[in-house]
Amino acid sequence: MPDGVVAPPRPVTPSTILADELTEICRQLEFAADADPALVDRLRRSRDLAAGMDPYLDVCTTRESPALAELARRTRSADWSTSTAGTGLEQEMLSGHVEGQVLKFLVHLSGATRVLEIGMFTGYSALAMAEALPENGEVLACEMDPEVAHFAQECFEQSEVGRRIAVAVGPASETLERLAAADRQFDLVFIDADKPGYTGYLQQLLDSELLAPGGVIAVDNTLMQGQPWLDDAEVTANGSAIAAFNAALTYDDRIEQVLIPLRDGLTLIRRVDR
Ligand SMILES: C[S@@+](CC[C@H](N)C(=O)[O-])C[C@H]1O[C@@H](n2cnc3c(N)ncnc32)[C@H](O)[C@@H]1O
Repeated sequence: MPDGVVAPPRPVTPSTILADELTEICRQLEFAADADPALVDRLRRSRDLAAGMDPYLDVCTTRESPALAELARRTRSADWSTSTAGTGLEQEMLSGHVEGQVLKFLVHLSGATRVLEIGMFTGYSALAMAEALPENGEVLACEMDPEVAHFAQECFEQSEVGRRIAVAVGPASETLERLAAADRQFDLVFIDADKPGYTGYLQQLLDSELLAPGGVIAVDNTLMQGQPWLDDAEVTANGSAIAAFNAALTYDDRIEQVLIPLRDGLTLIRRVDR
């Protein structure tokens, strides 16, 4: 990739991976002399069905604010491969337009004033949720990596509602322990950090008073690129962590949950035992 040219995001959701696969199969079939033209046509239609969905969701969803657009632009322009920030950071981590609008909607619907985010990255979802809060509302965003936290804070400073976001730098499990000890409570919690940590974060929330009565927990990447249900997929540590997390939810009588196939999967959880 020449200097200054930013690579487009990789496909990291089941629908974009499917669209990518179908595009490649169609491309190969176009060179196959003996391919059945009717079958190629059906494949093209399947490709268009898969590839067209996300752009259509984008145009049908309320536009993001200029501050969110600028934060997304800065995130895409940064070269994460040479960043001295924590290893494994990449532009694909950013939740983005449609999921950001869903999170804003959740804040409005739930009437939340106290939001906890576990895994902030460059701050797209934190800023989206802050935009939906009332003037006295707050997002407390946990982020392990000090450099990416600094990047996010610079973006928050340039936005109108950035003052509603407080950042806690360090391992989220330790931050949660401190918050629980300080009797803090949250109406909405968004979990989007290290996938092997998900089960622990949920237990910390359910074993403490951190989740306010009637509170909602939203959990990102619960489809994990299809790994939990694809037998032949190369299952990564994240894939098995999400498969175990999803399975554990179905046995937990304290909660009710629904997995929404938005991007890489968004699970909504509420307590039913209190
Ligand atoms: C998927 S990104 C978050 C994306 C963000 N919510 C958004 O929508 O743009 C995950 C973030 O979690 C952070 N993270 C990973 N492990 C963590 C931990 N143990 N405690 C706190 N943050 C962690 C990573 O540094 C990364 O920035």
